[in-house]
Amino acid sequence: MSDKPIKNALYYHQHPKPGKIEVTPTKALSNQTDLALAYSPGVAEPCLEIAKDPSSAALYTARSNLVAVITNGTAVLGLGDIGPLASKPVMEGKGVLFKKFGGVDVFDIEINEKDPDKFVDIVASLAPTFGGINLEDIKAPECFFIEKKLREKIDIPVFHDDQHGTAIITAAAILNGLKVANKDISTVRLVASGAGAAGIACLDMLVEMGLKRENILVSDSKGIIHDGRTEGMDDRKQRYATKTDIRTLDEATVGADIFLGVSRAGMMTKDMVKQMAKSPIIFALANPTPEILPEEIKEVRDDAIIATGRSDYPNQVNNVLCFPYIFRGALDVGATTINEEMKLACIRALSKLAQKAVNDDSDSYVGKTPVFGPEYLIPRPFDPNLIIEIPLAVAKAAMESGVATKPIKDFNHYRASLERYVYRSGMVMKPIFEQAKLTPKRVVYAEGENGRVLRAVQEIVNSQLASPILIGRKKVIIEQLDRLGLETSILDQVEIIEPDNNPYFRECVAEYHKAKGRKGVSLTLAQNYVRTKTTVLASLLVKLGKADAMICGMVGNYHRHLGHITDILDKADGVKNVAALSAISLQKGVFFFCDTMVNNNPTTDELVAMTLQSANHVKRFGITPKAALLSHSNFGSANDDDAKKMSNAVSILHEKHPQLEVEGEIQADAALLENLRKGVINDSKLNGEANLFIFPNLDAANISFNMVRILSDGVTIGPILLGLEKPVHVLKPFASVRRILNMTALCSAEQGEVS
Ligand SMILES: NC(=O)C1=CN([C@@H]2O[C@H](COP(=O)(O)OP(=O)(O)OC[C@H]3O[C@@H](n4cnc5c(N)ncnc54)[C@H](OP(=O)(O)O)[C@@H]3O)[C@@H](O)[C@H]2O)C=CC1
Ligand SMILES: CC(=O)C(=O)O
Ligand SMILES: [Mg+2]
Repeated sequence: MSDKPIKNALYYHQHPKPGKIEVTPTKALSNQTDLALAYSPGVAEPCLEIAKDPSSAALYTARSNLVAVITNGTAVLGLGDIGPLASKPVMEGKGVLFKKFGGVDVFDIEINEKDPDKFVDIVASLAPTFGGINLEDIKAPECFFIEKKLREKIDIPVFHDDQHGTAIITAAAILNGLKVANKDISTVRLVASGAGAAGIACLDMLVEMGLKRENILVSDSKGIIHDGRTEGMDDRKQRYATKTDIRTLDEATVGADIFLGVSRAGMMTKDMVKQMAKSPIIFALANPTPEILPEEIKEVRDDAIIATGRSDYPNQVNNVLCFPYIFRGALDVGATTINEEMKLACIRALSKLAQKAVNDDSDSYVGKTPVFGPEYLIPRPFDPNLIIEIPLAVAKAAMESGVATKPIKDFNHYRASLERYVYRSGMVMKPIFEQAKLTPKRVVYAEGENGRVLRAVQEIVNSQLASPILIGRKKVIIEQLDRLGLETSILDQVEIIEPDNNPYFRECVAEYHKAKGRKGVSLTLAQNYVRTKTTVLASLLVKLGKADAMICGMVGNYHRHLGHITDILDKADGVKNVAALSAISLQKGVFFFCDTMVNNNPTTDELVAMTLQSANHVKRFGITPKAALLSHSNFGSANDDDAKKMSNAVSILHEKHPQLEVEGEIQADAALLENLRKGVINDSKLNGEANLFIFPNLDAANISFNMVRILSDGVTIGPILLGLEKPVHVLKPFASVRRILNMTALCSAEQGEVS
C-alpha cells in the first residue's frame, strides 16, 4: 500500500469522532420517574427476578443480544502479534459488522494476557455479561486450547471466528468453485499455505466435506508439514503430516487443483500459479495483503478461479459473511453452543445463495443480478439475503440438534422479523449502486475543489460509479488531494474543467445568453456568470450534453443554486413543477418525505404530480411505495382548504392511479399505524405502514424531515430533485462524503438516454 490510502483510513477512523462504535441507551431517561425505574429503586426488581431465575436475564437485560469480541492481539489479521491495544481497530470493526449486518450488539474486549490458562479464566468470568463469545485473532496453537476450554466451562456459544467463520466461508466457496471448475472434491489435490487457526480449521472442514487427507499438502513457516518433522509441530498440524519428499511450497503446487492461502502476504509466486492444474482454484485469503494479488494470477493464467479476503476484488471470502449471521441465528433461539450442525447449515445456505444467483427473477432488488460463476462463488457482504437465509438455516439446525433453549414457533414470522435488518444496515442504497455501476454517467461536480467532493470522487473512481467531471482549478485540486492524503492518480480518470480555461466557454455563454438574454442578462454579464458561477457552468455543461448529470450545493444557498439550474435546464416532459424528495433509513424501515425543499404551497394538481414522481423514485430502491397525503385532518375531521386540497388530490389519485397504495387526507400517526387508521375508515387503500409522506406545504415537510433526521440515528438520502430533464441534485452544505456518493449513484442509476 502507498501511504495515501493509509492516510485516508486514518482520517476515516479519526472523524467525526475517534473510533467506530459507541454505546447508546435503549430506554428514555428523561425524568424522575425514568430515573427511578432505570436506576435505584426500580432496578432492584429485575435484579431480584434474575437472582431467582437466571434465564430471565434475557427478558430484563441486553445480554441475549450482546456478544463479546475478544482477543489478546497475538495474530491480528496477517499482521502478527501486534498486541491487544493495536488490535482494537479490528475488534471495533468486527463490532460494527456484527451490528450493521446482523443487528448484534458487541463489546470489544482486548485482553493483555498471553498465558492460555489465565486468558480462559478471564474470558470465562465475563460470561454473565454476554449471550455469546466471539474469539478473534488469537494465534495458533493457543487458540485451539482456549476455545476448547471455554466451550467446556461456559454454556453460551463460543466461536473462534478465524477458525470456524473462515472455515465455513472457505468451504462454501470451495464447494462452489469446484462446481464451476467441474471437479470432484474427493479427487482434487489441495496445497495450503498456513497451518494456524484459519488454516487448520479450513482443512478440517474440507475433510469433513469429502476432501481426502492424503490429497492435502500443508506448508507453514518451517516449510512443508511432513511425516517425521518435529520442528514447530503440534497435534493439529500432525494430522496433516504427509509421507512425502516434497519440502517447499513451490514443489507442492505442481499439478495442484486448489491453493488455500491463510498465512501471510506474498507467499505465492506467479511461477507456482503457472504450474497448477487446469482451472486452478486459488484462494489467497491473508489480510490485508493476500498471498498473491489477483492481477498477478491473471498475468499468467486465464483459467484461474480466484478469491481473496478483501472487498476490492470479486469473491471476497471473508468471515464477515458468517459471524454476524451465525450469531444472529444462535442468539435468536438461545443456543447453548454453535455446533457442527449449525456450521454445516451455514455452509449449505451460503453456497445455495450464491448458486441461486442465476438470472434470479425473484430478486426484488432492481439492478444487476450477479450470476453464479468464477467471479461470483459466494454472496457479497451487502447481499440482503444473507441476514434472512443464514440465521434461518442456523436457527433450524440449532433446534433440530437440540441446543436451542428458545425454539422458534413460527418461521414465517421469524423470516419477517429478519427482513427488518435489511433496512437497518443502510442496504437501502444497494439496488441503486448496482444499477449505477451498470450505467455509469458523466457527473459534473460544481464545487470540484471541495474536500468532501474529492474524497467522494476517489471512491467514485475506485468503484466506477460514474465518470466525474470536476469544475475547479487543477492546481488547487492537486494541492487539495495531496493535503487530504488522496491519490492524485485518480485524476487520470477525472475530467477537470477550469472556469478560466474552459474549452466550452463560447458554447456555454451562447447557451446562457439564449436562456437569459431577454431576462436582463447581457452578453458581458453572461460571460461573467459562466466564468464565476460554477453552478451555472455545471448546468450549462449538462444542457449542452457535455455531462449527463450534476451535483452542487456544497457551498451556498439551496434556492440560489436551484434558481441557476432552472434558468438553464427544462422540466422533464409533462412535468409542471420540480420538487424535492428526502429519505431516511431508520430501524423501522425507509421513509420518504416530499416536498422538503421547493414548493411553498403546492396545489392539488401539483400534489398529485409529486406523489406520482415520488412513488416512481421509491420503486427505484426496490421498495413498494405506500403513500400518505398528510394533514392535521383525518378523513374529513376538519374542513379547511388545506385539508380539502389533500383530500382532493387523493380522490384524483384513487380514480386515475388505482394501482397505487395511497390514502388521505390523513394524520401522520394514522398513516403509520394501521389499527388507528382502521378505527376511522374500514376501506383504506393503504395497507400496513405508509412509507411515502406527501405534505401539504414546505414548512410541514421540511420541519418534519429535519426533526426526524436529528432525533433519530437514521441514514439520510437526498434531497433528490424530481422533475428536471436530467438528473441534477442540490445538496446541503453539510453533505457528507457518503451523501455525495449516494447522490452520485442516484445520478448514474437514473434510467434513460445518455447523450
Ligand atoms: N479471509 C478471511 O476471512 C480470513 C483470513 N485470515 C488470514 O489468514 C492469515 C492467518 O490467520 P490465522 O490463522 O488467524 O493466524 P495464525 O497466526 O494462527 O496462523 C498463521 C499461519 O501462517 C503461517 N506463516 C506465517 N509466516 C509464514 C511464512 N513466512 N511462510 C509460511 N507460513 C507462514 C504460520 O506458520 P507457523 O504455524 O509455523 O507459525 C501459521 O501456520 C492472516 O493473514 C489472516 O488475515 C484469517 C482469518 C479469516
Ligand atoms: C478476516 C479476519 O478475521 C482476519 O483476517 O483475521
Ligand atoms: Mg480475524
